[in-house]
Amino acid sequence: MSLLELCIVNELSFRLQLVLHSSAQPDLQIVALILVLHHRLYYAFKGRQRTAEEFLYADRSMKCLPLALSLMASFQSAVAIIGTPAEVYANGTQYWFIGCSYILGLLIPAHIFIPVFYRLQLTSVYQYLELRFCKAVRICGTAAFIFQMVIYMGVSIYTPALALNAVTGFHLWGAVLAIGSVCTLNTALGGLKAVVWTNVFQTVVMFTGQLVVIILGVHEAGGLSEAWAKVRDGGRISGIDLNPDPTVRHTFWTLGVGGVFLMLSLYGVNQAQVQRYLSSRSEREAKMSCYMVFPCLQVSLMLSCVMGLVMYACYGDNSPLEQQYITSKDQMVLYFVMDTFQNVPGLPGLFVACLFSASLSTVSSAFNSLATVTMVDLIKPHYSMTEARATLLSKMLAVSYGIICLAMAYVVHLMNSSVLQAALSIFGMVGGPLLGLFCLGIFFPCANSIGAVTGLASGLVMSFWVGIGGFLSGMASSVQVLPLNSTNTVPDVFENITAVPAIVDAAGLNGLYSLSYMWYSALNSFIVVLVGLVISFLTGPTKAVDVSSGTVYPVMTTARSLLHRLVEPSACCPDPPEHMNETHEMTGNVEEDAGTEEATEVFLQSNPESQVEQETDV
Ligand SMILES: O=C(O)CCCC[C@@H]1SC[C@@H]2NC(=O)N[C@@H]21
Ligand code: NA
Repeated sequence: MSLLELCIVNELSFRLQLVLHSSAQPDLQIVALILVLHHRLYYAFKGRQRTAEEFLYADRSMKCLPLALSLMASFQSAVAIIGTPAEVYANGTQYWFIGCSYILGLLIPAHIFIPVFYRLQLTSVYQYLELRFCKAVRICGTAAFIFQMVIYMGVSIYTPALALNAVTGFHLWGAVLAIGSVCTLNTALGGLKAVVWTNVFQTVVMFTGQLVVIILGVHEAGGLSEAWAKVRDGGRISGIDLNPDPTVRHTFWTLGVGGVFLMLSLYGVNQAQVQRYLSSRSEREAKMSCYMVFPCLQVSLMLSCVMGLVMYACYGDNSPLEQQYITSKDQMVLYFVMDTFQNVPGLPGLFVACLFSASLSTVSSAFNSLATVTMVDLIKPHYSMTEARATLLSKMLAVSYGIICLAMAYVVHLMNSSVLQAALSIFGMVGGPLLGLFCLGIFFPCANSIGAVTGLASGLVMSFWVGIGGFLSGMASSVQVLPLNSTNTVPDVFENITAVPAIVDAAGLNGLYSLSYMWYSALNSFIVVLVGLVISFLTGPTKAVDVSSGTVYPVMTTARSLLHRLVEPSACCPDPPEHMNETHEMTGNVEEDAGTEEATEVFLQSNPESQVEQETDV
């Protein structure tokens, strides 16, 4: 962080501190400060956006470290910073096992999705669907992505605003408007490069804010050993739970295995992340950025879980929720910071800046990816226009998405469920079917367009059936009667859902509805692949030669060459072709002796440009 940024943050947190404790309405002053912070920064990196290519892909010149921080920031919003500590405070450290899913959740994107997407030189990840299937599949995929990201942004805009409103009297919709407008302007004017570099700064603020609160919190709890004793005796250190029951909300299986599918839907096929991979200088840089996300994610997971433990060490079981100072556990973290550190100058302000930074980086990434896919997948293929008009149009799109997201924030307000579970459920309900669609295309060459569309449709139907059914029956069983004096009463729309359990039991659906939300991604992507394959075989599977080159990953060939290397390590064969010798793979009459050399030969013939890369790789 440069000196300029440091003084901005100090300025911001000092003023926030003043404002937060002055009797005057803090609303607009904080908003102004956040705006100032982001606009100073964003101008620092903006430069003139000459072309849509530069606006959307930073001229494909990004290095792996800033990209890694930006990749992590995309899906680390205030939801993780507020929701994860609340989860750990209430249920212990079982959620921490989601960190195990980051291993495969990043290795598979680095070695399967990135090579396929990077070598196709895609403009948007949904262009892959048109190359592999047809335009209709591309449009369905784009629509599903837009739907998913708009709802997710509603959650990540609403979360910090809700917490601020509950604890500092900050006007709820004033904060929502502030976050929405800062992101809209940031993205509409700056493009990917500005978003990536502000993401880097926001991530530093995010980590700093959490670390400071943790260190002071441990001190407040009476030191490290005292704090450890309290959380251990309070049963918040949960061991590994190997219970195979898929309806148990958090076990090693739902988090460590179910989480892999969640990660693949985000870091493998989500446009926001793929756009960053595609903006890398080379495929190698893109892979490196994917690898470097791993430690960043582990650090942020550790910080938010430890913060939950520190909160428990300070409050024990009589939490502000029991004492009815707050109305939902998602307000606990900010209450903890304001209540425990109100005398520490600048800390509440810094933590508020940390929350806002976390959300701004997520929402600006999401805006940028939404503007990209709308331009590239929905508008450009149908209307030709000049660069200037295209860049102007993508800026207008970012503004219109901002307005839609504010409306979504209101919908989230009505849902009144845990923000972390809401965000992860959305990823599972829509991200899962999209993951299934891409897996159908990449791993199953016989899949055809009809299979892809019906597969996606059935995956979405299944996910909304289970997701909403689970939400409603869950609400029926656990609709808590909020304290009478609470501000947000349960909207009357939920009053009459007590009938749901009776219907659910009659239909014997209880098992399905009580499936852990962490399995949504795995279940839905599996349904898409299964239905996609069945329909493809019923309507005539795609022939090998008809699959356009570079859109299939040769699982068998790669597996065989890896096995070959394991069996005979002496044969120092070059890297197995990461993909694309689909003619071998596809016709099924692969000569058994097609060792790695020949497969590499075939690969290079069909991909001369990668020859350079192979040499540099070696
Ligand atoms: O913070 C958010 O906005 C969403 C909650 C976390 C999203 C998932 S959880 C697994 C993976 N790790 C992250 O840091 N984000 C994603
Ligand atoms: Na973020």
